[in-house]
Parts: sequence; C-alpha cells; structure tokens
Amino acid sequence: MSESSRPAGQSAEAVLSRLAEVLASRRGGDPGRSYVARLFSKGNDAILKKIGEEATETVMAAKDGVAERIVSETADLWFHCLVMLEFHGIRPERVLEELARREGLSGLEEKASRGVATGREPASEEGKE
Ligand SMILES: N=c1c2ncn([C@@H]3O[C@H](COP(=O)(O)OP(=O)(O)OP(=O)(O)O)[C@@H](O)[C@H]3O)c2ncn1[C@@H]1O[C@H](COP(=O)(O)O)[C@@H](O)[C@H]1O
Repeated sequence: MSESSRPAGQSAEAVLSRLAEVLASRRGGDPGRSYVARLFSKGNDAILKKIGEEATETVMAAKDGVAERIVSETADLWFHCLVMLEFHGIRPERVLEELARREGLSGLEEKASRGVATGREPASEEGKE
C-alpha cells in the first residue's frame, strides 16, 4: 500500500507513534501478560540480543529474496528497535526527524564532511565502509 492510498490514521508516523504509546504503557507491566513488559523486565542486554537475532533473520530472508519473509522479518527488527528506543526513553519521532534532516544529503558528502576521503580508499582501509 503506498503512502497516498493508506487510510487516514495509517500514515507511517501515526503507526509508529501509536505503537510507541503502547510500548510506553507496558513499562512496569505484567511480564506474564505482555511480551513487551517481559522484555523490559529482562533489560537492555535481552532487548539488544533480540535485535541481533532479528537482524540476522532479516539478512537471511533478504538472501533468500522472498518478499513476504523480508517484510515480516524487517517488521520484527523494527519492532524490537522500537522497544529498545522506548527502553532508553527515546521517541521514534526523533529517529524520523533525524532521517528527515538527512534528506537530500548524500552519504558520500556526509562522509567527506567528517574528513573521510570519498572514492576508493587506500588498500589498508578496504572493507571499513
Ligand atoms: N508488533 C509487535 C510484535 N512483533 C513481533 N512481536 C513478538 O516478538 C517475538 C519475536 O520473537 P521470535 O520470532 O524470535 O519468537 P520467539 O522465539 O517466540 O521469541 P523469544 O522467546 O526468543 O523471545 C514474538 O513473540 C512476536 O509475537 C511483537 N509483539 C508485540 N508487538 C506489538 O506490541 C504490542 C504490545 O505487545 P504485548 O506487550 O505483548 O501486549 C502489540 O499489540 C503489537 O502491536
């Protein structure tokens, strides 16, 4: 579904905001009734472990190239990143703002502004992208 054909209230930002509200409401919740409350009770390392697992599953899905699996695994990855953001008291809107700030800024230009040469790196720098 393209952004323009999505029903009102289903914009990407609205979906992320609503989910963030639900995640925030799970703080201190019953780990027996809520997956998110369970993750929060386990703490930062457990959340990061899930992100690592979901990232790996996303990579494997993308290697296989089956669209439905790629979407499903990416949703799992994004969801666990949102749990991590909430754990650290960061709203997803801040990430969207950061992406918006970067709009139109070439990754190569940004890299150059950090003082890193663009183009081919010296042999010793290869693979450090
Ligand atoms: N979007 C999600 C969502 N996506 C994935 N998951 C869960 O994330 C887990 C992914 O783990 P795996 O696939 O690795 O499966 P698993 O082996 O069961 O997981 P582990 O035992 O290893 O943790 C599964 O339990 C999924 O159900 C989610 N759980 C919750 N949400 C959203 O969060 C809201 C709050 O959820 P609760 O806190 O559970 O009410 C829900 O209403 C949803 O909107």
